[in-house]
Amino acid sequence: MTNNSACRICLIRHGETAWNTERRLQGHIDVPLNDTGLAQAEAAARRLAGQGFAALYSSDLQRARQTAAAIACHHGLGAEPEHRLRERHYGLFQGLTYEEAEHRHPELYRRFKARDATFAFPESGESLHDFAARVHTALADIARRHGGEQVLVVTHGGVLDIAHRLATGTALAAPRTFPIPNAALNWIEHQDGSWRLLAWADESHLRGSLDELPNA
Ligand SMILES: O=C(O)[C@@H](CO)OP(=O)(O)O
Repeated sequence: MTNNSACRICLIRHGETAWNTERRLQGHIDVPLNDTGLAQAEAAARRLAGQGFAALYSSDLQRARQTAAAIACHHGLGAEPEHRLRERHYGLFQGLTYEEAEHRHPELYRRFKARDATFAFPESGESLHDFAARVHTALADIARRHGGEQVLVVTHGGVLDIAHRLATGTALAAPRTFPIPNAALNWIEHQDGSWRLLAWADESHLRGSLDELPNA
């Protein structure tokens, strides 16, 4: 049965990691939060206290799970792991800094930065097209399951980039014009088959966050 009531989703990028500070691409590499990231997760949890959430979904990568665990314990919720909320698989770019990636693989880097939707990173990487499709499906499934409710999703910068474009009708290839700070709050809503943006990059509970892809 279809539920036409609105589903409101609060999306949160995980807290900071050491690799975020080094501008080193993680993708599916399982890097934990650093001390700043753990404090950001706690700050987000305190900020959200008093909000009623029906469920909490998290990417199954450690940096998201640690962030979700901090929030979950303030809300009496279990965090449900959802592998479709993982970061994009960056193939052979994983483990490199942006500068190393550009220097070692200039043509691949150019296609990456140009947001070429069909370009998949060598070594099992995903194309932007396939990555967006999995994120769209994951969000649509959550919205279908939670009509009339609000839910929390803890995920990654790349997933937030796709969610913002989905909610604003912005093309995948368009340059990014919005920030994606660690542990900021971002709200989107689904109703009657459409998405809309309610609020973005609220980091009033944080200080000095790093943006995703600082030079994008
Ligand atoms: O994978 C990464 O290193 C970055 C890049 O977008 O994403 P996040 O830190 O949000 O996982």
